[in-house]
Amino acid sequence: MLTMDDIVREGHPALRKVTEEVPVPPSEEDKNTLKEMLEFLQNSQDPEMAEKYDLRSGVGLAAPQLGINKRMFAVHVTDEKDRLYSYGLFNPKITRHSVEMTHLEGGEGCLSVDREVPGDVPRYKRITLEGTTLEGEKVRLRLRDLPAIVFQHELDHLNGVMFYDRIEEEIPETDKKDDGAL
Ligand SMILES: O=C(O)C[C@@H](Cc1ccccc1)[C@H](O)SCc1ccccc1
Ligand code: NI
Repeated sequence: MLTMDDIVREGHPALRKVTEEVPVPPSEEDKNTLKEMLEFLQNSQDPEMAEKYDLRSGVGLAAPQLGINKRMFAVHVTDEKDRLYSYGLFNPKITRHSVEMTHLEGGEGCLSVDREVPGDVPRYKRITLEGTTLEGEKVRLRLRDLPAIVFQHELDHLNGVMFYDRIEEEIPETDKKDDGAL
């Protein structure tokens, strides 16, 4: 099983690479790796497993965070209506997105970043994302709010982008308007 020791930290070159498409149908090796990534997320959200193996809770994990230069990530997140989005995806891409933006209240974190980085990370509020599942099926997902934020965070990892790259400069107090926070 994967643990925090398998996750590379900021400064590792793998986190700044634009990753390579995965040949589909995916190989057994790639499927097993992606299954392990999904299992890591499930374990990290299980209090007993997280304590036993010292796992940081995660809702997403991308291959570059394991030093693997492949376009694949896992997401295991529940939305505000308690709907579970649990996917291992190969070659994901955003095909449509809203003009409307959102951000995670309190900012974002990253399993590859061992420090707090304050600031709003602007994300599309709604996205349509396509990819290939662990079962080798093409899938089109329409996502909004937290699940959409998570998928965008993971897709950024496949393009060598870290969440703090997107944090905008502070707006002077007098110019602030309602910021549409989630
Ligand atoms: O490092 C990663 O990619 C996993 C991140 C993904 C993530 C962070 C912030 C916003 C969206 C996605 C970890 O899941 S950080 C821990 C976490 C847990 C619950 C909600 C948000 C972040
Ligand atoms: Ni991250």
